[in-house]
Amino acid sequence: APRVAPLDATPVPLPPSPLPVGPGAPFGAYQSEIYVAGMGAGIEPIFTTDLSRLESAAGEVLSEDARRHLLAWAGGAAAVRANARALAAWRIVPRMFVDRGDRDLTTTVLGVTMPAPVVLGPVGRQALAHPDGEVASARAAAGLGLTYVHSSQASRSLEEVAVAAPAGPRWFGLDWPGAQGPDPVLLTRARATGCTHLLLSPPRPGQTWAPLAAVRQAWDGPVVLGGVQDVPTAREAARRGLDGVVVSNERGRRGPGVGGTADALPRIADAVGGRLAVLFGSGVRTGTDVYRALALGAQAVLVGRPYVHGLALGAEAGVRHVLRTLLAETEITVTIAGVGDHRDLEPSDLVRA
Ligand SMILES: Cc1cc2nc3c(=O)[nH]c(=O)nc-3n(C[C@H](O)[C@H](O)[C@H](O)COP(=O)(O)O)c2cc1C
Repeated sequence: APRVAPLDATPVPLPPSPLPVGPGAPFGAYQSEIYVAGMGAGIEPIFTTDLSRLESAAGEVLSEDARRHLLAWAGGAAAVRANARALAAWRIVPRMFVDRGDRDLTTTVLGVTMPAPVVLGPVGRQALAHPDGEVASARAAAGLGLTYVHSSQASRSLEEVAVAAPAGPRWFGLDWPGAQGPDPVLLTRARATGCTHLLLSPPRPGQTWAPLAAVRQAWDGPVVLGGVQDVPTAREAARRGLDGVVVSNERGRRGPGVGGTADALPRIADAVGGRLAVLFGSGVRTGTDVYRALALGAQAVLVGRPYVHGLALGAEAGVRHVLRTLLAETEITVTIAGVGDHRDLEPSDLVRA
């Protein structure tokens, strides 16, 4: 007769995982790390690994004020829904007979070598999610070698972040300057605290391209324009010497009727991808979404709310858990889709549902 373990048996420690786990391991190893910890020691992950449930879980621990600022309905629920629908409309076409030696997610964006094509986008006032705020997010990013973009609306200063995560690759998110140009002191501080690139948030209605020349003069590193949704603006950005664009619909600031950003991405990548770095920064929630954005022409994605929800649920460890879960999903998606190199993904690797 088969031997059945009694229900109250204490868990037997499993033999060491055959897969490498821990820092430096392939990202997909996070799955086996969670499995081994759970089966061997009864240790569960800090919170859910179902990234689609993150927002509701965060909603339960956030204050009313924080919920107003950080949850989907805060900015524009319609724009968030449009982003989700536009991404979900694309399904993966798996390939066959592809030799896949290693699991390399690295990429290079505007001179920055990234361990995976994922960047922590600028999100202001993160202390609403957790008192550690941006210090925790920047540390979690640095631990994984991911680039973190510091918002000019941050709750914690550039200097605090630099002290907490000295080695972390960092960009600075600057609001589109007024007619008087950018604040030189702010840019000097960004430079001095290790920021290498500027990410300009899009102009508010009525603002012009004029301040860009002063930005260029005050900043000798690459400059990227965020919030781009249309091809003419992307072309003009290239013509005016910007180094990259982030395709994003600005959390619905431009009204509830805006399209899902994934619909705009292939057109923009087609038009300027040869001249500019094209990043995608709206609505990425899962590894499948990362895959979709790469196939539609992005070199890398920016995530915003998901890591801030992780911050709310578990401070630095919470941000790390969200990022490792997202990277594991991305790696597993690339692997099981049979793709040799994520940098070769093309729109034909997807099909409209
Ligand atoms: C609460 C909040 C604050 C944000 N603050 C900034 C900011 O200061 N500067 C900026 O360029 N983008 C800001 N963003 C935009 C994010 O960087 C990101 O583009 C946007 O949230 C879409 O990504 P997501 O769907 O992953 O959240 C903010 C977003 C949120 C939700």
